[in-house]
Amino acid sequence: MLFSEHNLTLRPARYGSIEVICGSMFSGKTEELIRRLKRAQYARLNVEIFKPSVDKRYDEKLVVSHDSNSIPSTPVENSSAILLLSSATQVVGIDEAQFFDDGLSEVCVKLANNGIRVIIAGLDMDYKGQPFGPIPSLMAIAEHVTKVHAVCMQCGAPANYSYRLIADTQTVLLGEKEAYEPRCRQCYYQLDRQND
Ligand SMILES: Nc1ncnc2c1ncn2[C@@H]1O[C@H](COP(=O)(O)OP(=O)(O)O)[C@@H](O)[C@H]1O
Ligand SMILES: Cc1cn([C@H]2C[C@H](O)[C@@H](COP(=O)(O)O)O2)c(=O)[nH]c1=O
Ligand SMILES: [Zn+2]
Repeated sequence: MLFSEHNLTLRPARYGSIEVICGSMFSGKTEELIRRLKRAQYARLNVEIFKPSVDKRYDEKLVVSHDSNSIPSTPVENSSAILLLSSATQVVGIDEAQFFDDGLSEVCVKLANNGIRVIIAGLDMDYKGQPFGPIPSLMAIAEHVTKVHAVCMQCGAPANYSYRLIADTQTVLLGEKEAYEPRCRQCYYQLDRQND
């Protein structure tokens, strides 16, 4: 079945589910997460939003998109804290999930099995084009996976890679446009364009 929030509202409330929103940097993951969470708040559902405390780029306690949309959140050190803080919740949102430990999948399964709608946003690939943290496992166990795309900064095509502009080989390197640009496959791998 295609993803539709309409189908979610048709479910009996005792069933939870896992949704993953993934893609490159600047692809609109956070905007889509905020959109789904605000709609849940309009429906008067009890919503809790978490992000890893390591991500302090825009604001310590807000989830903020590159377009300055925001929603209050709770920064947490690890995935087990999400379980502890979600007991009275109907919808759980998690941003920057690539930075969480591998226990995040088990936490999300427990939440969903307890009837909670879990919505996760995160990078599916790191700057090397490799699967990033717990996101690939979460994609495997999720009911719904939405892959969003940025615009390639080199050619304007849909972009699914995050190209690192600075010479630093650590996997985790917080940053914005000074450090990364979204690119399509051709531009990321600098493939030959002569057959275009
Ligand atoms: N190259 C780009 N492609 C698409 N959006 C971009 C680009 N550069 C900046 N943006 C901005 O980023 C916003 C998406 O931000 P956000 O939801 O925070 O993305 P993500 O969480 O995937 O990094 C877009 O609405 C747009 O305003
Ligand atoms: C590709 C890549 C990214 N990061 C960092 C850079 C940003 O701080 C976040 C991603 O933020 P966004 O909301 O998806 O734009 O992750 C990193 O640490 N390592 C990487 O390889
Ligand atoms: Zn391109």
